Amino acid sequence: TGHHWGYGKEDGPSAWHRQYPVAKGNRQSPIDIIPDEARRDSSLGPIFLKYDRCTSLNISNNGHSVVVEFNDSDDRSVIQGGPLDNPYRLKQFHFHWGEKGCEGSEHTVAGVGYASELHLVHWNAVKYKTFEEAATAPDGLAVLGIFLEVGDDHRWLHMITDALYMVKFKGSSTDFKGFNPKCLLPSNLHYWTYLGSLTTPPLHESVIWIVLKEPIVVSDKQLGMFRLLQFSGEEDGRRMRMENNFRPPQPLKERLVRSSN
Ligand SMILES: CCOC(=O)CCc1ccc(S(N)(=O)=O)cc1
Ligand SMILES: [Zn+2]
Repeated sequence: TGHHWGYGKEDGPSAWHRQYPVAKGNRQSPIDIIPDEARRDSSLGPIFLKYDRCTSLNISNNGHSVVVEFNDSDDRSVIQGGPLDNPYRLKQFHFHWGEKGCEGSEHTVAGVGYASELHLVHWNAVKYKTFEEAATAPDGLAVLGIFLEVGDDHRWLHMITDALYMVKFKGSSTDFKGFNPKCLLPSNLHYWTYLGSLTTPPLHESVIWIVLKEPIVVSDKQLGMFRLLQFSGEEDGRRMRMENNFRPPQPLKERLVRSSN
């Protein structure tokens, strides 16, 4: 129905405010993280990712990114600790990337972007009954952001890139069982955290962001596989390579970024 949002010149991030006025809100994401201006907060404990019993379900192309969904019907896979008052259930993860190695992440660090950014999306099932309800609440979601930088092959990312040919077109989905995203984590979980939003429409200001300081390393060949995906559906006349599906940094406004030790 109607004209949908995208990442092109006409329907991209600079146009989203027309249909989603919150795009100009006071807690929008992503942001440029300036490490020297982040406040070290000794009350910020470590985060815990309890993913050992996670159940991945499928991998799909939603026309904006490639998404792996999980069974979130109970607390089998949660993130907790750090800035979070409750455990948040893992619902899905997805990526944002560019067309060249230099940019593609959503958050930047002192003005420098990475080639890609992985988002692990969790919701507060203690306070809210559904993801949809949590997605509109100020403390409803917790998204763990992990930067990807280009270097050697990532030894486990092939599990995802090998499946991408099955979800080339918008609206395609396929089974994706037995994948544990723990294999995509860097060696240490030091992080920055701040209150923000979804980085795509509906841009709800419902996300507690936890951005890891240490990137993971993937090869340009592996990243190139993501660019074989299409924004467009199989029947759509025009081929639209899926790349540059990232929103640029938004004004920090009155926010504080805190840093774990
Ligand atoms: C209520 C429906 O809302 C949704 O489906 C939002 C899905 C959605 C989840 C996470 C993100 S991100 N890039 O900020 O991690 C964006 C959009
Ligand atoms: Zn995202």
